[in-house]
Amino acid sequence: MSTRKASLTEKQAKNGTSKYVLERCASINEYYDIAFKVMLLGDSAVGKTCLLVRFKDGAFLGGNFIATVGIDFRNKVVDVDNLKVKLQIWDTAGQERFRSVTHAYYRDAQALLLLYDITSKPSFDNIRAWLTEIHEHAQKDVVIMLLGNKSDMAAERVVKTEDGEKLAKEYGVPFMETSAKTGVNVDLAFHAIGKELKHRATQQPNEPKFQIHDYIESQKHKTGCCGP
Ligand SMILES: Nc1nc2c(ncn2[C@@H]2O[C@H](COP(=O)(O)OP(=O)(O)OP(=O)(O)O)[C@@H](O)[C@H]2O)c(=O)[nH]1
Repeated sequence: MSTRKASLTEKQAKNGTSKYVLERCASINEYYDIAFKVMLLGDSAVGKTCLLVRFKDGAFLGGNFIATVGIDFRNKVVDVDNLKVKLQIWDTAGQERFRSVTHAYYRDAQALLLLYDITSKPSFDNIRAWLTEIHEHAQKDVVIMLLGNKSDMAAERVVKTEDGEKLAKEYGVPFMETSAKTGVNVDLAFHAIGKELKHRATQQPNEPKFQIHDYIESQKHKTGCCGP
């Protein structure tokens, strides 16, 4: 068992969602048409593991925080325009001391979800450093999305939505606020990434380019997403 797998299982066991290993084995044989590697990045405790568990299992890892050790992945197949798109999602350790381990995984990732915590100014301020690191280690055409997580914690908010939007605009990346606790925007974030990657991989020359920003905006309005 890898160090990271043990860590994720440990997190889930502690929070009563320990069916992880069985589910993971079952999902290995799940049918798909096309697969992509997606990585979750951001400071320690911003909610990367919780976001992944919410998307994969629809559950929230509340309780004591257990930091991720190293790296591990989980698969989820999503339907995109009648195609089965497998997202292989890598959950990385946010702590500085694991940075050299995670760098090695950047290069073949097709998409990166970069998280900060809306209740932590340092985690937001570090986003520029993360983006510099990404530009050093990731593929030039990698899809990047900025996520302000823990949007349910309105009373503790220290990073305004507009500041997240402004930063994302400056770097030309899509942005949304998510909550791994309530599930707000979690599916939308991964589906938008799946759609963008699928379109990039299968697009015909005469087809209009998929506009991820427009897609996110239209879906947000449809689901009335943006409350906590
Ligand atoms: N209220 C609230 N708490 C959250 C949310 N997401 C994560 N948390 C909590 O924040 C803490 C850190 O979550 P993790 O998912 O373990 O953080 P991480 O980014 O994976 O941290 P590292 O493994 O150290 O990189 C835990 O106590 C979670 O319960 C959220 O959306 N809302």
